Amino acid sequence: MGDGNNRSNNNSEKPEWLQQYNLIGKIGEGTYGLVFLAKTKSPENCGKSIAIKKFKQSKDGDGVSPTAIREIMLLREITHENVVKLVNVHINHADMSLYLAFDYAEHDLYEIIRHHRDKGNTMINQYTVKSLLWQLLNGLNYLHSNWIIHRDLKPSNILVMGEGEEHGVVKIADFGLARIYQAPLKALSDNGVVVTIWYRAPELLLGAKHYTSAVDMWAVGCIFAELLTLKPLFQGAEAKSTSNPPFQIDQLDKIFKVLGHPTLEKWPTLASLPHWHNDVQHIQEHKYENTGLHGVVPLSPKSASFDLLSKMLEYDPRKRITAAQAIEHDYFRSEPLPGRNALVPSQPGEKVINYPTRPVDTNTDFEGTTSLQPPQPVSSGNAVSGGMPGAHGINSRSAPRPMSIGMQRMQSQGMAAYNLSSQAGMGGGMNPGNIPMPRGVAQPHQQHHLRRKDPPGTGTGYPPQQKSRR
Ligand SMILES: Nc1ncnc2c1ncn2[C@@H]1O[C@H](COP(=O)(O)OP(=O)(O)OP(=O)(O)O)[C@@H](O)[C@H]1O
Repeated sequence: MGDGNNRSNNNSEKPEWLQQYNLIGKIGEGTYGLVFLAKTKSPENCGKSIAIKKFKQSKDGDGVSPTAIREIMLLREITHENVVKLVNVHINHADMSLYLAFDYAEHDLYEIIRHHRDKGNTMINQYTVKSLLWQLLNGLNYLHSNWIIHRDLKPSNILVMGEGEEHGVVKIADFGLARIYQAPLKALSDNGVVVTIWYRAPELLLGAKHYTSAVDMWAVGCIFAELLTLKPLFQGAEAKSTSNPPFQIDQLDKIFKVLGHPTLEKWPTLASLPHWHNDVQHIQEHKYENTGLHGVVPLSPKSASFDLLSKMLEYDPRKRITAAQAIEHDYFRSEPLPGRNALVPSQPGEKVINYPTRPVDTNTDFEGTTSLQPPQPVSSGNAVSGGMPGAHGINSRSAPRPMSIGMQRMQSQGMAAYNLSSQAGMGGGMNPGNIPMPRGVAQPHQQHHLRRKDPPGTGTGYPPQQKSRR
């Protein structure tokens, strides 16, 4: 990363790095900051969509947070077809805020699953499930081979590319919590929450101080089941106790109800886990009538898919299937074979599913403040929230405020642009090439739907769309 004092070089107050983009609006918010949609202006790439993630200041205000720096260091070195690409890094030295620009992906698994739920629980076709899963495992295999554990895998950070050359390609995103791990294994330390609770591996729930890439495989198992049933597999309520990490009894309860209680025989190191003793008390009070995984997923216990899922949901992390083993599993060698474009119809003549595009809040600027800036038209079919006449918009979420803060303030400060794209190249991904990938190119589709938010209190059992779900 370079110096951050590149000031604007023309009449405009816009910092130099921002001049290469048209900021369209806010598309999301996570634990670490806001995510914006922008379009490139450069003639060779004109109109290309970019997702710009702005990181919040660290709590003590001492500049770019360690979490963000960790993410950059990781992402600079990551190049793989199934991992989201970091295209630029910008630092505003005046307030040390950090902007990461990624290739934009129109969809994510959270929204794809929700779309099917909203359409009367129409199942995701087998080809799509298999292709999404294979590509997710392929990206994960690359990360694990490079000593990176994601640790926060969940449907919302598994992105899927929209129309274009990469249509239907999976991209793993959000490495906010990831860090390079080296043998011997590192302690979890002070991060607190590691994996969103529904996808959290039992060893973490039982207070393991050490973790391995197997935590990601547990999450993949949960996501695989969710793709099949359209419902989170283990939907526990988060405990907020004072112990660190808190004893997530409800989440464990949900797991034990399906998989039965783990035994020392099957998982010998179980007794050394900090919360095991709390758990022993709990078991004395609860009897688990093991319904079995076959009771909750629509798979034959003799099928390859069931075998793979069971191996991902193995209690003992040492026995859990690895990403490298999983991509070689028989499930991926039987029809329908997985493909590169996961969103094409599985059968000739089958309807193309028009998944909704991300809604864009054009009233929110980089400061996260609502402005009076006129909304800009969005050409790629995104649903726009804001006051654009004639747009298929939704009402803005907050009342407009004058522009005295927001973009103006940010633009007057020194900003730096660091194009990392050349540094990021590590010689391409590690697509093993052992899979029959090409499949028909999907027909382009126009999407003008609005993304619905789950109305409060609808009792769908699904978490709300924004931060609390993720
Ligand atoms: N490259 C991208 N292209 C398009 N959308 C993205 C991109 N990266 C993230 N998003 C979307 O932006 C939203 C916020 O993402 P972000 O990674 O900040 O947080 P999160 O994963 O939702 O939550 P948390 O940070 O708490 O784990 C999500 O809907 C995510 O799908």
